[in-house]
Amino acid sequence: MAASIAGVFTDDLKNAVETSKVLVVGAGGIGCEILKNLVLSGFKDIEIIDLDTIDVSNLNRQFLFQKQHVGKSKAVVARESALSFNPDVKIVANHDSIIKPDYSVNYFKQFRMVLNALDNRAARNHVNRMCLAADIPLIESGTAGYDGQVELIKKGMTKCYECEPKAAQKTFPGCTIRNTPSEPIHCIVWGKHLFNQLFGEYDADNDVSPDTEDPEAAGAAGESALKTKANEQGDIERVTTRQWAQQSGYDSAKLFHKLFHDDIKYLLSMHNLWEKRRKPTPLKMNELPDAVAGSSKDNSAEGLKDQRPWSIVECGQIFSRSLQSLKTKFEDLQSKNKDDHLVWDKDDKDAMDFVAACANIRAYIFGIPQKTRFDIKSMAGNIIPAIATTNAIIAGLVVLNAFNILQNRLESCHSVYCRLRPNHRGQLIVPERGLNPPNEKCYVCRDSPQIAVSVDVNKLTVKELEERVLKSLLNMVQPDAVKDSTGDVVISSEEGEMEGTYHKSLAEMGILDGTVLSVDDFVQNYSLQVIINHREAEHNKPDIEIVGDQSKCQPKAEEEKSNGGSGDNAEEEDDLMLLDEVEETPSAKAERKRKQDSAEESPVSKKLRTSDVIVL
Ligand SMILES: Nc1ncnc2c1ncn2[C@@H]1O[C@H](COP(=O)(O)OP(=O)(O)OP(=O)(O)O)[C@@H](O)[C@H]1O
Ligand SMILES: [Zn+2]
Repeated sequence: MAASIAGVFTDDLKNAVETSKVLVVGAGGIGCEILKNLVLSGFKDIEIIDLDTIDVSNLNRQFLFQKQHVGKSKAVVARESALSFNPDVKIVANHDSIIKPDYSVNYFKQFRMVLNALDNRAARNHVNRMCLAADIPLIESGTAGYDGQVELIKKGMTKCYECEPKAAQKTFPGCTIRNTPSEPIHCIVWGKHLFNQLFGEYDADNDVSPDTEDPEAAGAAGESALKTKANEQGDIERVTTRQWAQQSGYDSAKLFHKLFHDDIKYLLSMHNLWEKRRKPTPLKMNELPDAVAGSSKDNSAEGLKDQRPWSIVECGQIFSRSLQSLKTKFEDLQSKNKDDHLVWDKDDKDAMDFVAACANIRAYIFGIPQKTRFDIKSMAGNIIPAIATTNAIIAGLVVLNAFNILQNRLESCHSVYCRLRPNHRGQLIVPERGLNPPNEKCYVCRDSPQIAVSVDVNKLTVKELEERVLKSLLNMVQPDAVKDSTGDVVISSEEGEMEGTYHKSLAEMGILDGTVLSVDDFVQNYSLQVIINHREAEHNKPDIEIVGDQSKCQPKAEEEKSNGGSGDNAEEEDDLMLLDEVEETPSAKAERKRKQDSAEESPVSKKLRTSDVIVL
């Protein structure tokens, strides 16, 4: 071990390495490398935590794992493999989620530092808050393909993980997805929405039927088209897509006809939409073309299966087949628990086939180029392949920064960025000049943090305030909220306590424009004042926005971010990269939560991950 070789470290550093207790959060691509580096450097007291089990796809870069370990706990196997390098180290492995009340501020306080090797924002935000509360240094790291980044987070000294807003998931206007797609990604997003409408978590924002309120369709024209159709066919819009599908017994031909013929004809009746656009062509299932550009009937021998273009007739068959398999799985789930639903997963064959087939059929209708299943999988799953070398470089830099911390040289822990191409100085690995001081308006790390949120108080319910604002947007885990002026409890983390009021609107609870809520998250040791601003909901505008004084905390456009939004004293702008992943979809989040909740009882299976993710 390096520390035991004379002359490698100074005596002080050797001593610190051998006696300091460190926590590694995540035993994936970067975590395995960090653990190996720590053990080989001579650290003797390490704790590692990961909620996941080993997947075969991890083996190409997570070198503490081998084939025989597939299905086993990452943390446990990482520990065993690292011990084989040096059995004389104490390593505690936890197969668990770090976002649990068990890992309290006191738990964090026992460590000299925390090294993050995570793949999602929720967990990163949480560890950030815990390290701020415990006032211990955190080394945050991440990679995305060839890009990588390491930074120190220390209360009062540097920016925290949440000082700069991360770019929000790039979303597309609902009317583009529902009415006027023009790129393959629009059709893929529509396919994923359709999956959720039929089998997944219900989300009113993910509607797939024609949008009659599209301002471009001149509202009234859309509505009058709707009325005509409603009169002709009964009041079709009153039932959800899922109800409609259920009533039709998930009949492939009927569903196909509605989605790819009737709905398209209906879109055509919104004439304004097509004045300057190519009109879509309604399709009938029994008249599908058996060849499309770049594809032919007998191309089965070419290339990898996933990379072979499908003809439209083939898409129709795959649509029917996958629909029936998903229907069976869905009904099976529902027979056990009627509230259960499927979760879209790029690695689930039927779910992926369904989205790929739907996306290509819709693309064909709108004259948009088709994509292979392989391309659709990476676009729908937001994947950037992980690269072992980048992980190794980043993990090396993490441990070098750990040495700086042990020598109390925090000011030397500059952020470092790994780039795909050398900058004009020929650097691939680019350090910043100094530390980035905290954002004094940060709603997480400044003293007495505040944030203003703009919502329609007549529409937003207390439940939505909890789930969508406090938990999803502001990343709390178990928030309690009281009205500042009266001390009335609005949201309680005690189960069942406020159930009767959760469906009420904020206005019904007396939360109006200007109301200040004091919100506490006991799990994160975090308090925040939330100022409610009332704003009437408008079509196609986000119904929740972070506003006002917190302008710096609002998500910036993706282009701005990737040009280097953060890091005031960076060497140069384009050295700064955004390595964060998109927010998870509600369904992926639900799945992660489910995983986290069940991590203790059962080894969890691997699902959609966001580390290797770019903004859609
Ligand atoms: N809340 C959490 N608590 C503990 N570990 C977590 C938590 N969230 C994520 N992780 C772990 O962080 C690790 C991140 O590693 P990595 O980015 O290599 O992801 P991966 O899942 O191993 O690989 P990939 O996403 O590329 O398939 C994963 O092993 C993941 O299980
Ligand atoms: Zn901050």
